[in-house]
Amino acid sequence: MSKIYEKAPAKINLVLDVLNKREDGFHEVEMVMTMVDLADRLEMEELPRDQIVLSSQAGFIPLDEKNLAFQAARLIKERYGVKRGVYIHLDKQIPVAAGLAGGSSDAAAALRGLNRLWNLNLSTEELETLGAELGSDIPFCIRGGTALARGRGEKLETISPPPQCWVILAKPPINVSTADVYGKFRVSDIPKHPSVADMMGALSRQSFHDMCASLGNVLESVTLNRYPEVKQIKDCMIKSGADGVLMSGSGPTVFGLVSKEVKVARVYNGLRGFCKEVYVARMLT
Ligand SMILES: C[C@@](CO)(OP(=O)(O)O)[C@H](O)COP(=O)(O)OP(=O)(O)OC[C@H]1O[C@@H](n2ccc(N)nc2=O)[C@H](O)[C@@H]1O
Ligand SMILES: Nc1ncnc2c1ncn2[C@@H]1O[C@H](COP(=O)(O)OP(=O)(O)O)[C@@H](O)[C@H]1O
Repeated sequence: MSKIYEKAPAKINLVLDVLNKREDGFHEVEMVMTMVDLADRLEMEELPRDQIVLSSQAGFIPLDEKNLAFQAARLIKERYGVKRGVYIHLDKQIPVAAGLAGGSSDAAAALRGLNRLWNLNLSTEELETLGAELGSDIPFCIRGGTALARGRGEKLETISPPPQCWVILAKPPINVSTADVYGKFRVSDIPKHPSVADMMGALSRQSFHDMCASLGNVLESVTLNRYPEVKQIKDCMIKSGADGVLMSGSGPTVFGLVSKEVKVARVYNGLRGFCKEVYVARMLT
């Protein structure tokens, strides 16, 4: 039986602004999101029985209905009345609960893959709408590329990709819950909102310098206060020469942007002293 493969890349938020808290409990956001080449990989194969089976080499994620890839498979199967089974193997490379949307990207890859495996012929827009039922970041993970995200994150506009550069990612050994961070966030505590317009201008001009100058994430105010080690990592990346540094999503992963390869080793080595999980990636442009 034929196998289908899908890559599930990690996302980073170049800008994350929160406008207000909505009646439904979600926050109205404005985000500039892009993908990096640190990725999980999904292998999907038809099962002779009507069942979803998930496996992974990673011992630290759920493999039942708590897994977002499992939920994605169940949703698309039920919605389109598919009476066939699938075996999904998830090669997990993206750190978990890190602010890199690993779970969301796995769910997106499962939707894309099963659309092909089961010949459903759904458009990207239809997959995005389906994905939004499972999580705010999933529509972006389906579309990929670089996007301005609004609403709770599901309203997308594709924009110019960032100029190519190195992305050094450091994840301290703490797990951060997105719901907790949004729960503690107060719009009134933000002294200055980052500018989405400045970032979009930087990207359309392909200006690495202006992109670094326009980075901003209002959720840092919550996570950096609560976890001083995240602030330490930021300071270390700046000191060791990264050109732009920001926490991704609700954290705790911090990414540093570097334009010249010669600087990568310096930033990487600077971090290794007090952070075990450090990754070197490239922008997916
Ligand atoms: C912060 C961001 C930035 O990209 O990413 P992560 O740090 O999770 O990677 C996202 O907004 C996270 O999106 P995602 O992780 O899909 O969130 P969801 O599952 O939809 O929601 C988890 C919880 O976060 C809160 N939430 C999420 C999105 C939003 N716009 N407002 C919210 O208040 C809600 O309390 C919700 O119950
Ligand atoms: N496929 C998956 N990969 C990673 N975590 C998953 C997955 N499915 C469900 N989860 C659960 O979702 C939570 C958030 O995971 P993740 O998507 O990695 O975080 P974030 O949105 O912060 O990047 C974790 O607590 C994890 O147990």
